[in-house]
Amino acid sequence: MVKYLKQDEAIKIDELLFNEYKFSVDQLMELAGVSCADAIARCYPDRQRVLVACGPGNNGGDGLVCSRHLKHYGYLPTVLYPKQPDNELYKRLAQQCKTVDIPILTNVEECGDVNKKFDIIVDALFGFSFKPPVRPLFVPIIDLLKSIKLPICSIDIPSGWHVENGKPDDGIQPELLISLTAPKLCAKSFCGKFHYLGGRFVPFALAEQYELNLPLYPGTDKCVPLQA
Ligand SMILES: NC(=O)C1=CN([C@@H]2O[C@H](COP(=O)(O)OP(=O)(O)OC[C@H]3O[C@@H](n4cnc5c(N)ncnc54)[C@H](O)[C@@H]3O)[C@@H](O)[C@H]2O)[C@H](O)CC1
Ligand SMILES: [K+]
Repeated sequence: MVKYLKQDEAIKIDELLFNEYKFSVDQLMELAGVSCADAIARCYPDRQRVLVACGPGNNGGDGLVCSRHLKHYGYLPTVLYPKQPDNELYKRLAQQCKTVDIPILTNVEECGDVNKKFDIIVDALFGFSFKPPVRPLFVPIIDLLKSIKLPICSIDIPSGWHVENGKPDDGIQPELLISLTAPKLCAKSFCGKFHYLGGRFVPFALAEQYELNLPLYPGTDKCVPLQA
């Protein structure tokens, strides 16, 4: 069975990918983000209007990349990006979204009646570096995700969940979870419809070193369904 990672293992593997295996963050984020877009397109071929909630770290960066690819696939993404860090990479990713006419909103009120205006929500708020509790700026978005009737697609971690202990009592309930590199321990309490693995970039030696037991990606697919 595929290995479920602790938070410190996920962070260590991330560091090794950059320092030992010489990837740049742009490279991995592009591959992570496109794999998320592929999983979403596969699970929701007919849900065009997508609200993508992006956080301030790399999970949010994955969300920006995913939005751009969804747009190329014919979807209509809108990005909700309340905290835009003063960082060259994130600025470029946001600009790339604007260039393909993806609206970028900064607060939840601008989204209007989300149940009516969108068909699905992508949760790219927090990934494996999340430390509870959710800070005040993001509470209204997490509350929106909790109250919404639309399917939620979470990138890597359902936002607000503890990376290892999983869903808090009143946590969000994604329908699709796309784990990146390898699932984190919290994914054991995921009970939505679809669980995919994405991020087809793990060097074989690294997968072996951490005994990740990754499933085989079929053909040239960038994502693979995981067994429940
Ligand atoms: N190795 C891989 O598989 C890759 C994964 N990617 C994605 O990167 C994230 C992890 O990114 P990181 O920048 O380390 O952290 P996060 O995005 O999880 O969040 C950090 C960000 O959030 C803030 N924050 C933390 N806790 C809270 C809180 N309680 N309330 C509010 N804000 C919080 C923190 O200050 C930071 O600003 C991984 O999950 C993947 O999605 C890469 O894209 C590619 C390689
Ligand atoms: K997330």
